Amino acid sequence: MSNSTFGLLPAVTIRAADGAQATVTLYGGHLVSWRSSDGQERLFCSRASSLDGSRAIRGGVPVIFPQFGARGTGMRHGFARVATWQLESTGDADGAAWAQFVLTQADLPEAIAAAWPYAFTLHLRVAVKAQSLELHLSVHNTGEQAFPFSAALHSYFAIDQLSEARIGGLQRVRYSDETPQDALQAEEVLQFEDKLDRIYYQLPGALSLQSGSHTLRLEQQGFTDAVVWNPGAQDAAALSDLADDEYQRFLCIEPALIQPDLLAAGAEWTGRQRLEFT
Ligand SMILES: O=P(O)(O)OC[C@H]1O[C@@H](O)[C@H](O)[C@@H](O)[C@@H]1O
Repeated sequence: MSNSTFGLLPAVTIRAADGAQATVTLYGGHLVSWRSSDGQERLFCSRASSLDGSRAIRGGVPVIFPQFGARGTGMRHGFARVATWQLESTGDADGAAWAQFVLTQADLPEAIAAAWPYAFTLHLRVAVKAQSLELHLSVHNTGEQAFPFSAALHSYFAIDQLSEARIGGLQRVRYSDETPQDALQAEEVLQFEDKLDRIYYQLPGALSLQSGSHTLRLEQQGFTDAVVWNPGAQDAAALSDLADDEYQRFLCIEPALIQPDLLAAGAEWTGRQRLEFT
């Protein structure tokens, strides 16, 4: 483990013995770089992103909690991505390097804590080895009152070209988008070249993302749903923290728990994702 910086943000880099490495900024508990052991950067981060703690990082893996998007009265996509986490522990296990980060109610700025007055502890564990990455997010209700929450890992994967990327594992899965009716995906493979913003519910199994000669397998547990998002040309142009052409170079596939779960006092929820390139 070494301390580093990413832009102006303090960060922690972990390295496995085989060369796989990951960098996480304390701001957001945000995984900003994942290099598999072959040295390839697997995550996208916008060259126009703020990297000074003034707003969420556009890229990597933002942690979404306790609200997804605008589905609630709180901050868009929640406060976890703009709060400052702490490094709790690091280590090695079976050739993997890991680091665990923690965020509690006490770490939040007063106004945010007042607007969401629940006692909680979030843990994010990041582990890398060879061609794989494991992310564990846990939510612990440390207070005496139940609270509802949604959560997601808003991963931005680096791809060669949007129109050529292929997502598998979504056939016959129900999704919602901006149209009024939910639908079932007919195609075996999802392929698109401009804006797409869908929430797929109750995934039956693993997903795959094929880009160029690489195939990524995505497995998730605890997170029941997955969001597939790319802003497309028009929305990308309206995002000040994304360069106009960059939408072609990433795809967000986000393990998510969209319908708020009610977490009882003392209870804990864990969501896991395992990613592996083949
Ligand atoms: O610009 P933000 O807040 O990071 O959100 C980016 C996107 O995040 C996705 O998860 C949502 O489905 C999109 O609707 C949204 O536009």
